[in-house]
Amino acid sequence: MRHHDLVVLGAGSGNAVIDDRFADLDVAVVEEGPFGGTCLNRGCIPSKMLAHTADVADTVREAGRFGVDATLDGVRWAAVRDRVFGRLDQEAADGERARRRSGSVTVHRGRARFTGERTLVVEGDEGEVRFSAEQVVVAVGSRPGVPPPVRDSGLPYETSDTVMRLPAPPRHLAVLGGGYIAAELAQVFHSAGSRITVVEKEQTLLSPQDESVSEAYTRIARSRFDVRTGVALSRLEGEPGRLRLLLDDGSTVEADTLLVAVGRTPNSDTIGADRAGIALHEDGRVVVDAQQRTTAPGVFALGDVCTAVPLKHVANREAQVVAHNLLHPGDLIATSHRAVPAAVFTRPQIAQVGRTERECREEGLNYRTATRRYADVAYGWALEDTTGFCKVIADPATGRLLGAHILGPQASTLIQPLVIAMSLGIDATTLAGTPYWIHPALTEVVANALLDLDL
Ligand SMILES: Cc1cc2nc3c(=O)[nH]c(=O)nc-3n(C[C@H](O)[C@H](O)[C@H](O)COP(=O)(O)OP(=O)(O)OC[C@H]3O[C@@H](n4cnc5c(N)ncnc54)[C@H](O)[C@@H]3O)c2cc1C
Ligand SMILES: NC(=O)c1ccc[n+]([C@@H]2O[C@H](COP(=O)([O-])OP(=O)(O)OC[C@H]3O[C@@H](n4cnc5c(N)ncnc54)[C@H](O)[C@@H]3O)[C@@H](O)[C@H]2O)c1
Repeated sequence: MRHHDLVVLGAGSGNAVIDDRFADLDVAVVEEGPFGGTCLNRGCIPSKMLAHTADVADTVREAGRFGVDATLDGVRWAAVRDRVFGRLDQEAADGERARRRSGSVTVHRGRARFTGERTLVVEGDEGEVRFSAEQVVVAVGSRPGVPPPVRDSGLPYETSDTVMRLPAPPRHLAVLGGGYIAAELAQVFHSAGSRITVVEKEQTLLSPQDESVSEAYTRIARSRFDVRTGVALSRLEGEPGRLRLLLDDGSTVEADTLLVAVGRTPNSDTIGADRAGIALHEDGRVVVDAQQRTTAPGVFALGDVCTAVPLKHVANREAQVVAHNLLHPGDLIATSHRAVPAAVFTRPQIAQVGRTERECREEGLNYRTATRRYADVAYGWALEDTTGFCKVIADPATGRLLGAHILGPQASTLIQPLVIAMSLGIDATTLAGTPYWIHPALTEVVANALLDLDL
């Protein structure tokens, strides 16, 4: 049985662990799907390429508000899809080819499973390959969760893995779940011409967001989609192409396509974790310490399979920490999950960092908030914006930011100065008053919200 110095399971963020510093080691990577994992093939990147395309179409539709006469002749979905995935499929193939050509890394294709402590079997194209390793990195990610009424129905459904590659937009798309994926992909298909119904069990969409954002977004969504909140799916009936969702308030939704977007499940249940001595949390995440070590000696984990914050920039950061710790066993570093920002690339964008006001209340913190509307600053006038705002929350004793929440165009970019301030411990008054803020850029909405804190 071959013994490697290092084996990485999963060529999503796991692939980023292996760089030139490992060139003298005997390294193997195991991947059952395309290189690049969820982000490149069925997650962040295609959804953002589609979200931008939707923005282009919606900008034309709304041009009349600016006195610009334009009509949208149509969205050529098949062409859009082929542009997006033509590029991404090529990237994935190039990524695998580069790994194989590097000469220093063995690529095993197939599904890996532990057979014991740091011993593994891969079942794939080459049959069964068994090997052991000095060190292992578990980076096998997560998959879409599918609730029993859908799974047990035997009827077809889509997830984020499949829906972006459909040959045509559905006539009527029902989306189960009103979180990140619903907000982004409902907008994409709405823009491409689909009717949308969103079914969410909580009272608002994007309910973990600050209440101000969650409520504002739910209002915006209701103006475009049929939004059913506070209801669960009891049964899925009908036939392929004519689905009927029976909800627990007695109402029904008829749709030709169902997108299931109710959260994700870590892939830890597929790798024989118990045989390896890898402990799991109740929700299936691999238990890791701050240095990304699992409970099995010599085995690290990173990304969606273990993290409490399943985002790509977090997986990337964890991969950097793991790479360092593999190479410097006497000088381990820890991952910080402080001030992790997140953005929802819907229309308009939403971005957040730190605590919500509800969390401040629940923690009994002393806090002050200030909110500025896009409509209060000159660039907001240029955008004719009516819904955007920036809300900041700060500790009046220290002046430090506790959280920030933005809903509006460019929110994913506007949040960054606030992330920097929170990460580096810059207080709100210093941030508002020391650097110049370009006039009349949209960043003025951030600067003005900070000044309004009046600390
Ligand atoms: C639709 C969508 C949009 C998203 N958008 C964003 C965004 O805009 N910003 C953001 O930060 N995050 C976003 N995310 C989340 C982000 O994609 C994930 O947090 C990130 O990709 C996780 O990386 P990972 O390496 O942990 O897992 P993955 O990228 O899933 O990699 C795991 C790899 O392991 C392989 N694998 C699994 N089991 C085995 C096995 N037993 N043997 C061998 N190989 C195996 C899989 O095939 C996969 O390639 C999005 C997710 C989705 C679904
Ligand atoms: N822009 C981004 O960063 C981005 C985009 C997409 C996905 N993601 C990642 O992917 C993950 C998965 O996205 P998601 O949208 O599937 O999950 P999510 O956790 O964002 O939202 C799931 C929603 O489904 C609801 N729900 C759960 N069970 C339900 C049921 N049976 N019936 C009706 N509603 C139900 C939940 O209350 C929640 O609002 C996200 O948590 C995030 O980590 C990130």
